[in-house]
Amino acid sequence: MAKEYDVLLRLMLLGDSGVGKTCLLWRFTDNDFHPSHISTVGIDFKMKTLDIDGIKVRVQIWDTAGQERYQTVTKEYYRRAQGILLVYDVTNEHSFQHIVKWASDVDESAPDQVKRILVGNKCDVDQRRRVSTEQGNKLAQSYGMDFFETSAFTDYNVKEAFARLTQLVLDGNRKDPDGLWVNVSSDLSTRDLQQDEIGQGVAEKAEGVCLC
Ligand SMILES: Nc1nc2c(ncn2[C@@H]2O[C@H](COP(=O)(O)OP(=O)(O)OP(=O)(O)O)[C@@H](O)[C@H]2O)c(=O)[nH]1
Repeated sequence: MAKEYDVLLRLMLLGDSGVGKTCLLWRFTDNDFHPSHISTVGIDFKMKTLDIDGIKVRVQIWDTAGQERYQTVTKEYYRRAQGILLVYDVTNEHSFQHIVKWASDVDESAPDQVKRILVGNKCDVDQRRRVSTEQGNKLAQSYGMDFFETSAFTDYNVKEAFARLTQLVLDGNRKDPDGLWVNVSSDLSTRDLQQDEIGQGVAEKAEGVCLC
């Protein structure tokens, strides 16, 4: 059977409830946008294959619930992540301040080699913006992270953010062959992979309140 991809990487979306993690994921994988807020329960994932420098990279992207009550469950998955998008909402100052807490959780529970980027989502909503681009840049710099402002609604910078994080993970593992690089045999299908992950407990979605 033809090899479908060369490597498999695991990325994870973290951030407060409602910042747009699921929307970013849907925009990236399905080029779709959902205006209603359907709160993630626990953890969910989607897959996408990227071509980076001629390498077919299958990215498995874990979408975590932002709600506090699921954090014991979602923290269990941090240690398996190779790249993390820390997401806040530019119209919600609290979600920005809370990045410090998410970053500290990552330090505590994710592997030391994990790559992180900072994402300020909903930059299409100009009139309700509460966090400036400069504030985002400054915070990212203080953590030594790359920074992207995105809009899942208008599809601004979404692919760029995911591609950059994937590139960082690839680069990190080129320098460190004993790192988290996951080679995938040609006969491991996505379905096998999904079944494997579902067996470990993938959550459902629950109807929530529309925040738009
Ligand atoms: N204007 C605008 N709205 C957005 C954007 N991204 C998400 N939203 C809206 O924000 C709300 C929450 O989005 P979700 O993707 O469900 O948020 P989440 O971070 O996954 O939330 P939890 O699953 O509860 O952690 C929804 O009503 C989305 O339509 C964006 O880029 N621009």
